Amino acid sequence: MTAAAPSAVTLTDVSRRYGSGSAAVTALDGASWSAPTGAVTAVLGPNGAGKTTAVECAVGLRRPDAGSVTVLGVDPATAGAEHRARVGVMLQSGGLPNGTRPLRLLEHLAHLYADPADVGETARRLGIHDFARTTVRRLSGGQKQRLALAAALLGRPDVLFLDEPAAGLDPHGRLDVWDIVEEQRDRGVTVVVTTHSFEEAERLADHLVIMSAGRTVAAGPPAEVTRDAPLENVYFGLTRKGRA
Ligand SMILES: Nc1ncnc2c1ncn2[C@@H]1O[C@H](COP(=O)(O)OP(=O)(O)OP(=O)(O)O)[C@@H](O)[C@H]1O
Repeated sequence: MTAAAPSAVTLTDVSRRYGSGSAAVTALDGASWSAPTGAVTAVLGPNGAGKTTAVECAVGLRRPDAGSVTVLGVDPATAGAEHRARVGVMLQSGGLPNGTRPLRLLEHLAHLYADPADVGETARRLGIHDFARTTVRRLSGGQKQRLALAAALLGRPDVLFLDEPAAGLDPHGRLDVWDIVEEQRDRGVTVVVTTHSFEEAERLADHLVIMSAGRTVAAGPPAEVTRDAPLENVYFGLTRKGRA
Protein backbone atom coordinates (compact mmCIF):
# COMPACT_ATOMS: atom_id res chain seq x y z
CA MET A 1 0.00 0.00 0.00
CA THR A 2 1.34 3.46 -0.88
CA ALA A 3 1.36 6.22 1.72
CA ALA A 4 -1.39 8.80 1.28
CA ALA A 5 -0.18 12.06 -0.31
CA PRO A 6 -0.17 15.05 2.05
CA SER A 7 -3.15 17.32 1.60
CA ALA A 8 -2.77 20.80 0.14
CA VAL A 9 -6.37 21.60 1.10
CA THR A 10 -8.20 20.42 4.20
CA LEU A 11 -11.69 21.24 5.43
CA THR A 12 -12.47 19.96 8.89
CA ASP A 13 -16.04 20.00 10.24
CA VAL A 14 -16.81 23.20 8.36
CA SER A 15 -20.20 24.79 8.85
CA ARG A 16 -21.46 27.91 7.11
CA ARG A 17 -24.88 29.50 7.13
CA TYR A 18 -26.23 32.36 5.07
CA GLY A 19 -28.70 34.80 6.58
CA SER A 20 -30.22 34.50 10.00
CA GLY A 21 -33.41 33.51 11.82
CA SER A 22 -36.09 31.72 9.85
CA ALA A 23 -34.47 32.80 6.57
CA ALA A 24 -31.14 31.15 7.39
CA VAL A 25 -29.78 28.61 4.92
CA THR A 26 -27.25 26.03 6.02
CA ALA A 27 -24.80 25.71 3.14
CA LEU A 28 -22.16 23.66 4.95
CA ASP A 29 -23.11 21.42 7.83
CA GLY A 30 -19.90 19.94 9.23
CA ALA A 31 -18.26 19.17 5.88
CA SER A 32 -14.83 17.54 5.98
CA TRP A 33 -12.69 16.70 2.98
CA SER A 34 -9.21 17.17 1.70
CA ALA A 35 -7.39 17.49 -1.60
CA PRO A 36 -4.10 15.61 -1.96
CA THR A 37 -1.10 17.63 -3.11
CA GLY A 38 -0.33 17.44 -6.81
CA ALA A 39 -3.54 15.59 -7.65
CA VAL A 40 -6.91 16.46 -9.14
CA THR A 41 -9.79 16.36 -6.68
CA ALA A 42 -13.29 16.41 -8.17
CA VAL A 43 -16.07 17.64 -5.89
CA LEU A 44 -19.50 16.40 -6.94
CA GLY A 45 -22.88 17.07 -5.40
CA PRO A 46 -26.41 18.19 -6.27
CA ASN A 47 -27.30 21.86 -6.70
CA GLY A 48 -27.08 23.55 -3.34
CA ALA A 49 -24.90 20.83 -1.79
CA GLY A 50 -22.36 23.45 -0.68
CA LYS A 51 -19.58 22.95 -3.24
CA THR A 52 -19.17 26.62 -4.14
CA THR A 53 -19.38 27.68 -0.50
CA ALA A 54 -16.64 25.17 0.34
CA VAL A 55 -14.45 26.58 -2.44
CA GLU A 56 -15.18 30.14 -1.31
CA CYS A 57 -14.10 29.21 2.24
CA ALA A 58 -10.96 27.57 0.85
CA VAL A 59 -9.93 30.67 -1.07
CA GLY A 60 -10.65 32.99 1.85
CA LEU A 61 -13.70 34.70 0.36
CA ARG A 62 -15.92 33.41 3.17
CA ARG A 63 -15.15 32.48 6.73
CA PRO A 64 -16.64 29.32 8.17
CA ASP A 65 -18.97 29.75 11.16
CA ALA A 66 -17.36 26.67 12.67
CA GLY A 67 -14.62 24.23 11.78
CA SER A 68 -11.36 24.97 10.04
CA VAL A 69 -9.89 25.26 6.57
CA THR A 70 -6.22 24.92 5.71
CA VAL A 71 -4.68 25.58 2.30
CA LEU A 72 -0.93 25.03 1.87
CA GLY A 73 -0.70 24.87 5.64
CA VAL A 74 -2.38 28.18 6.45
CA ASP A 75 -5.86 29.57 7.15
CA PRO A 76 -6.90 31.21 3.87
CA ALA A 77 -9.14 33.74 5.66
CA THR A 78 -6.16 35.40 7.36
CA ALA A 79 -3.40 34.54 4.88
CA GLY A 80 -1.36 37.32 3.30
CA ALA A 81 -0.63 38.28 -0.29
CA GLU A 82 2.16 35.76 -0.65
CA HIS A 83 -0.26 32.91 0.05
CA ARG A 84 -2.93 34.34 -2.25
CA ALA A 85 -0.43 34.53 -5.10
CA ARG A 86 0.02 30.77 -4.80
CA VAL A 87 -3.70 30.08 -5.22
CA GLY A 88 -5.59 30.35 -8.52
CA VAL A 89 -9.36 30.62 -8.53
CA MET A 90 -12.06 30.41 -11.17
CA LEU A 91 -15.49 31.00 -9.71
CA GLN A 92 -18.84 30.52 -11.46
CA SER A 93 -19.71 34.16 -10.93
CA GLY A 94 -16.65 35.16 -12.93
CA GLY A 95 -16.18 38.61 -11.47
CA LEU A 96 -14.55 39.89 -14.66
CA PRO A 97 -14.62 43.66 -15.24
CA ASN A 98 -17.12 44.32 -18.05
CA GLY A 99 -15.51 47.29 -19.76
CA THR A 100 -12.14 45.77 -20.55
CA ARG A 101 -10.90 43.57 -23.38
CA PRO A 102 -9.55 40.06 -22.73
CA LEU A 103 -5.84 40.53 -23.48
CA ARG A 104 -5.64 43.87 -21.72
CA LEU A 105 -7.21 42.29 -18.65
CA LEU A 106 -4.81 39.34 -18.71
CA GLU A 107 -1.82 41.65 -19.16
CA HIS A 108 -2.98 43.76 -16.23
CA LEU A 109 -3.42 40.69 -14.04
CA ALA A 110 -0.05 39.28 -15.07
CA HIS A 111 1.62 42.42 -13.69
CA LEU A 112 0.30 41.54 -10.24
CA TYR A 113 2.55 38.46 -10.09
CA ALA A 114 6.31 38.24 -9.68
CA ASP A 115 6.64 35.39 -12.18
CA PRO A 116 3.48 35.24 -14.28
CA ALA A 117 2.66 32.74 -16.99
CA ASP A 118 3.07 34.03 -20.54
CA VAL A 119 -0.09 35.96 -21.44
CA GLY A 120 0.06 35.22 -25.17
CA GLU A 121 0.59 31.51 -24.64
CA THR A 122 -2.12 31.24 -21.97
CA ALA A 123 -4.54 33.10 -24.24
CA ARG A 124 -3.63 30.87 -27.19
CA ARG A 125 -4.23 27.69 -25.18
CA LEU A 126 -7.73 28.88 -24.39
CA GLY A 127 -8.60 30.28 -27.82
CA ILE A 128 -8.88 33.80 -26.42
CA HIS A 129 -7.31 35.46 -29.46
CA ASP A 130 -10.50 34.58 -31.36
CA PHE A 131 -12.45 37.09 -29.28
CA ALA A 132 -9.63 39.39 -28.20
CA ARG A 133 -11.27 42.50 -29.67
CA THR A 134 -14.59 42.02 -27.86
CA THR A 135 -15.22 43.68 -24.52
CA VAL A 136 -15.93 41.35 -21.62
CA ARG A 137 -19.52 42.62 -21.49
CA ARG A 138 -20.19 41.21 -24.98
CA LEU A 139 -18.49 37.85 -24.55
CA SER A 140 -20.58 34.68 -24.58
CA GLY A 141 -20.85 32.67 -21.37
CA GLY A 142 -18.30 30.15 -22.64
CA GLN A 143 -15.88 32.88 -23.74
CA LYS A 144 -16.09 34.47 -20.29
CA GLN A 145 -15.34 31.09 -18.78
CA ARG A 146 -12.24 30.65 -20.94
CA LEU A 147 -11.07 34.11 -19.89
CA ALA A 148 -11.73 33.39 -16.21
CA LEU A 149 -9.72 30.18 -16.47
CA ALA A 150 -6.84 32.02 -18.14
CA ALA A 151 -6.92 34.57 -15.32
CA ALA A 152 -6.76 31.77 -12.74
CA LEU A 153 -3.67 30.30 -14.44
CA LEU A 154 -1.68 33.52 -14.80
CA GLY A 155 -0.01 33.42 -11.40
CA ARG A 156 1.34 29.88 -11.94
CA PRO A 157 -0.55 28.76 -8.85
CA ASP A 158 0.39 25.83 -6.62
CA VAL A 159 -3.28 25.23 -5.90
CA LEU A 160 -6.02 25.82 -8.44
CA PHE A 161 -9.73 25.94 -7.56
CA LEU A 162 -12.06 25.62 -10.54
CA ASP A 163 -15.78 25.91 -9.88
CA GLU A 164 -17.56 24.07 -12.71
CA PRO A 165 -14.93 25.17 -15.25
CA ALA A 166 -16.37 23.25 -18.20
CA ALA A 167 -20.07 23.88 -17.57
CA GLY A 168 -21.67 25.38 -20.65
CA LEU A 169 -18.56 25.04 -22.81
CA ASP A 170 -18.75 23.53 -26.27
CA PRO A 171 -17.04 20.13 -26.76
CA HIS A 172 -13.76 21.76 -27.89
CA GLY A 173 -13.80 24.03 -24.88
CA ARG A 174 -14.41 21.11 -22.56
CA LEU A 175 -11.46 19.24 -24.01
CA ASP A 176 -9.28 22.34 -23.67
CA VAL A 177 -10.23 22.61 -20.00
CA TRP A 178 -9.57 18.94 -19.36
CA ASP A 179 -6.19 19.13 -21.10
CA ILE A 180 -5.27 22.17 -19.05
CA VAL A 181 -6.30 20.49 -15.79
CA GLU A 182 -4.16 17.48 -16.68
CA GLU A 183 -1.22 19.72 -17.64
CA GLN A 184 -1.48 21.54 -14.33
CA ARG A 185 -1.56 18.29 -12.43
CA ASP A 186 1.48 17.08 -14.37
CA ARG A 187 3.29 20.24 -13.27
CA GLY A 188 2.56 19.28 -9.65
CA VAL A 189 -0.33 21.70 -9.13
CA THR A 190 -3.10 20.65 -6.75
CA VAL A 191 -6.38 21.09 -8.62
CA VAL A 192 -9.84 21.14 -7.04
CA VAL A 193 -12.66 20.99 -9.60
CA THR A 194 -16.34 21.14 -8.77
CA THR A 195 -18.49 19.48 -11.38
CA HIS A 196 -21.84 17.95 -12.24
CA SER A 197 -20.27 15.82 -14.95
CA PHE A 198 -19.59 12.16 -14.20
CA GLU A 199 -17.54 12.02 -17.39
CA GLU A 200 -15.37 14.89 -16.19
CA ALA A 201 -14.91 13.39 -12.73
CA GLU A 202 -14.09 9.97 -14.15
CA ARG A 203 -11.62 11.39 -16.61
CA LEU A 204 -9.81 13.80 -14.32
CA ALA A 205 -10.13 12.81 -10.70
CA ASP A 206 -7.37 11.21 -8.67
CA HIS A 207 -9.51 11.89 -5.63
CA LEU A 208 -13.28 12.20 -5.35
CA VAL A 209 -15.48 14.08 -2.91
CA ILE A 210 -19.25 13.75 -2.98
CA MET A 211 -21.23 16.33 -1.04
CA SER A 212 -24.90 16.40 -0.21
CA ALA A 213 -26.84 18.93 1.87
CA GLY A 214 -23.69 20.56 3.23
CA ARG A 215 -22.00 17.35 4.29
CA THR A 216 -19.41 15.05 2.78
CA VAL A 217 -21.03 11.74 1.96
CA ALA A 218 -18.01 10.10 0.31
CA ALA A 219 -14.34 10.94 -0.19
CA GLY A 220 -11.31 9.05 -1.37
CA PRO A 221 -9.59 7.67 -4.45
CA PRO A 222 -12.17 6.87 -7.15
CA ALA A 223 -11.69 3.11 -6.87
CA GLU A 224 -12.31 3.30 -3.12
CA VAL A 225 -15.41 5.47 -3.50
CA THR A 226 -16.98 3.48 -6.31
CA ARG A 227 -15.69 -0.05 -5.55
CA ASP A 228 -15.93 -0.73 -9.29
CA ALA A 229 -19.59 0.31 -9.52
CA PRO A 230 -20.47 3.06 -12.03
CA LEU A 231 -19.85 6.46 -10.43
CA GLU A 232 -23.35 7.52 -11.42
CA ASN A 233 -24.93 4.74 -9.40
CA VAL A 234 -22.80 5.47 -6.37
CA TYR A 235 -23.61 9.17 -6.64
CA PHE A 236 -27.37 8.65 -6.88
CA GLY A 237 -27.30 6.16 -4.05
CA LEU A 238 -25.51 8.62 -1.79
CA THR A 239 -27.24 11.85 -2.71
CA ARG A 240 -30.84 10.99 -3.52
CA LYS A 241 -32.00 10.75 0.08
CA GLY A 242 -30.36 14.10 0.86
CA ARG A 243 -32.76 15.84 -1.47
CA ALA A 244 -35.89 17.63 -0.42
N1 LIG B 1 -24.79 34.37 -0.99
C1 LIG B 1 -25.73 33.52 -0.57
N2 LIG B 1 -26.78 33.94 0.15
C2 LIG B 1 -27.71 33.08 0.60
N3 LIG B 1 -27.71 31.77 0.36
C3 LIG B 1 -26.70 31.31 -0.37
C4 LIG B 1 -25.65 32.13 -0.87
N4 LIG B 1 -24.77 31.37 -1.56
C5 LIG B 1 -25.24 30.11 -1.49
N5 LIG B 1 -26.39 30.06 -0.78
C6 LIG B 1 -27.17 28.86 -0.47
O1 LIG B 1 -26.29 27.94 0.14
C7 LIG B 1 -26.57 26.63 -0.33
C8 LIG B 1 -25.29 26.03 -0.92
O2 LIG B 1 -25.00 26.78 -2.10
P1 LIG B 1 -23.68 26.50 -2.95
O3 LIG B 1 -23.67 27.51 -4.04
O4 LIG B 1 -22.52 26.43 -2.06
O5 LIG B 1 -23.99 25.05 -3.52
P2 LIG B 1 -23.38 24.29 -4.80
O6 LIG B 1 -23.20 22.88 -4.38
O7 LIG B 1 -22.20 25.01 -5.29
O8 LIG B 1 -24.56 24.39 -5.83
P3 LIG B 1 -24.57 24.38 -7.46
O9 LIG B 1 -24.28 22.99 -7.88
O10 LIG B 1 -25.96 24.79 -7.77
O11 LIG B 1 -23.55 25.39 -7.92
C9 LIG B 1 -27.73 26.74 -1.30
O12 LIG B 1 -28.93 26.45 -0.61
C10 LIG B 1 -27.69 28.19 -1.72
O13 LIG B 1 -28.98 28.66 -2.03
